[in-house]
Amino acid sequence: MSLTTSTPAGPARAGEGTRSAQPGPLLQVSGVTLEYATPSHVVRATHQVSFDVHAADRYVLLGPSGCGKSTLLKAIAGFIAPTEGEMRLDGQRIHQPGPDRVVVFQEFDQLAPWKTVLQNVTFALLASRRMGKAEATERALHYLDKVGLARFVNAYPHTLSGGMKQRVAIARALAMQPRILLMDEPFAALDALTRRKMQEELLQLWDEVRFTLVFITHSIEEAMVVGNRILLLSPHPGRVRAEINSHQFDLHGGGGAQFQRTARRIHQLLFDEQHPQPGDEAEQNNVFWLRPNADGYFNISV
Ligand SMILES: Nc1ncnc2c1ncn2[C@@H]1O[C@H](COP(=O)(O)OP(=O)(O)OP(=O)(O)O)[C@@H](O)[C@H]1O
Repeated sequence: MSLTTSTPAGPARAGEGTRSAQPGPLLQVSGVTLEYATPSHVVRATHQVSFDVHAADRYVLLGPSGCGKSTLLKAIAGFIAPTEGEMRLDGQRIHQPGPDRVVVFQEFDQLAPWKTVLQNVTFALLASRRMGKAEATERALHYLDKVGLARFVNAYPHTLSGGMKQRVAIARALAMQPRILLMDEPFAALDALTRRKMQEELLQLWDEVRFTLVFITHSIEEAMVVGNRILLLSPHPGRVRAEINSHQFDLHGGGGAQFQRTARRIHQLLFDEQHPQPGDEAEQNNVFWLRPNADGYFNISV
């Protein structure tokens, strides 16, 4: 599928948030429990988590360390099967990895060090056997240009900065034109200035390409800036606490009163014992709680 297809999420960030005119979700996560079996016991990473991701969403999973964010991403990627519940992409049950879901990780060593920047990107395209070398090269150059690395196509990874390596990983992922781009704390290992620049670039890229993004972060501020919706997960094992609309925030709103209020509210929700009740305030802050569903937890909002 082309990433340049127009999407139902609306043309501008400021205009997002209306769900009524949209078709069904691209990704449906329904009551998903994820566990690891160790030799001595079973570790439950998430408990009955549900959420929907629509085409062109920038959907953020936010929660404390150990709440199962990475495990959820691995399950969406098809590496882990739920012990309860199911995940569907375009209505099809996810049961294995596929080129329709590509992951960008935090680590800088996700590139093959013996390949040039260009070869790193074309390799994934050629391995998927979807195109020949000429087309793969053309597409790789297109996305490397989009992430500002046109001058570095013949460089080797060890000659690049951390931010540049992440740009290569993002270009490689986008070149695959996945249905969903999965990012697991992609900027966490970068210094603060580079991280901010990468957030800005990611949003610019999204403006151009309108890919669908599922993005993991520990940072409340990063979640608010990158995401149009944020799923808040409780501490281990991760359960859904709330879902928040954050499309109204951008990189320039960090110092604003509304941004700060919402950040504080998210912090309370993540770390306070007292959970919100249906009908609580917060609507003034454009934070919308969901009513508990039949299972008693806060499910999908908006
Ligand atoms: N391979 C594994 N075997 C056993 N337990 C695991 C394994 N991987 C993760 N876990 C456990 O599952 C839980 C969720 O881990 P996960 O890495 O998904 O959390 P996270 O929210 O991504 O954390 P962080 O933000 O620190 O990366 C944790 O309790 C973790 O210890």
